[in-house]
Amino acid sequence: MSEKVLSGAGLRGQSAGSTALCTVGKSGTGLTYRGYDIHELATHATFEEVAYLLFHGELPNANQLEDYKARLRGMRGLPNGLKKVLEEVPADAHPMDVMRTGCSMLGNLETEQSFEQQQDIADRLLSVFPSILLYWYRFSHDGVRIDTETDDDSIAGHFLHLMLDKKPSDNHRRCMDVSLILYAEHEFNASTFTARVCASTLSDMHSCITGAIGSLRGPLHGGANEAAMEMIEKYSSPEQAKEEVLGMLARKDKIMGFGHAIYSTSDPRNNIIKGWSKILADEVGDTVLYPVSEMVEKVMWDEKKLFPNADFFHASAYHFMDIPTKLFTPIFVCSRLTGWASHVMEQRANNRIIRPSADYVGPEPRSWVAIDAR
Ligand SMILES: CC(=O)SCCNC(=O)CCNC(=O)[C@H](O)C(C)(C)COP(=O)(O)OP(=O)(O)OC[C@H]1O[C@@H](n2cnc3c(N)ncnc32)[C@H](O)[C@@H]1OP(=O)(O)O
Ligand SMILES: O=C([O-])CC(=O)C(=O)O
Repeated sequence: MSEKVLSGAGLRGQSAGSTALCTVGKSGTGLTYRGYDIHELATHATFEEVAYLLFHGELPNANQLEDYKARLRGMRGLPNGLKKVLEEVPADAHPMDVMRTGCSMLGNLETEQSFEQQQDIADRLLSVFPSILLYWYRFSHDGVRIDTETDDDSIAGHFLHLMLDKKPSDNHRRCMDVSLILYAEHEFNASTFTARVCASTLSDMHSCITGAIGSLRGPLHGGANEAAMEMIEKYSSPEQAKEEVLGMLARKDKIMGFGHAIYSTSDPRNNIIKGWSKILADEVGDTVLYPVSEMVEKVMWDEKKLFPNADFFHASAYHFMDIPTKLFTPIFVCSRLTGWASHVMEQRANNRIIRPSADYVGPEPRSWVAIDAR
């Protein structure tokens, strides 16, 4: 196999357009949404406030927030045509494929006819994504047809309520709210860039979001939180975790949930979700998963100077809330929809089709060879 050429690969370090939505690593490690630091948002905001901020550019006042939340609550129902499709999807399907199919099917039933509908479509997707996922999940796993039109005040509470069939504790609801805030937006990451490329052809919102879901699914992007969980749950002690991770590094395996394309010393979302993971670990009396996670963090830093990204401590935090591992990345979808849709709208507002060039590395021009002479 030829040597991998990295410099400039993956468009790293090149600007591919402008955005007013978010800065990533601008001051080395920082993350801001429309100028607000992620730590302030994770401390003071709700996910609905963040969604409003991303979509409209400013934080809502109290009345605007109440109206927005009421609007979102009113759009949690699923059309019958979509329920039928979800009931056909097998229980062993990957839930990211369910999200992709659900979004695409909704595009057939509630097609975007004009860009004037784009905000309504974005709000509808924000409201209905947890319903799509959990209607399928509960039907295929528990054999029940759930009513997705709950009166839960927040998307976080609605999600956990549908999943566990009971209202969540305040700590769980707030942890989920913070998680949705942390995952909401991240500039020109792979899935968002997918959405923008699709938008640049003047395609419809559902196509842009469906494509983005496909990009988020991979383990180098959103799928890393599930992959991290599958790794840490194998270890019964920090000592075992250390030995296994050292072995993986020696074999040049990737350790999922570590490293980042833009941040070089830390991911600002990590400390926030790590703090929540610790709170939940103490609450459930965990003596294994959190210490194992901390040991993996230490080994990765000592050996490779690699740090946990947003995904790593999400794994244990979600696990402590009894969220099945295969639902981890779909939760990311329910959140990142806000960033994706905001980028689609931003792209449309100042559009030129995205069509870069390639450096040709193939054969020189040559003559056609007839089939019997090959
Ligand atoms: C929410 C999110 O999407 S965050 C990202 C989630 N993805 C993951 O956690 C998957 C694991 N991480 C990775 O694969 C990478 O770090 C990525 C995809 C996030 C970034 O990729 P890149 O920008 O290409 O990484 P970068 O250039 O910093 O890599 C430098 C070196 O560190 C190594 N490296 C980077 N991350 C890891 C890792 N998690 N485990 C082991 N080695 C790693 C690379 O192999 C590379 O080594 P090499 O030069 O010997 O080939
Ligand atoms: O920015 C990236 O490349 C990946 C990431 O952390 C995200 O999308 O949240």
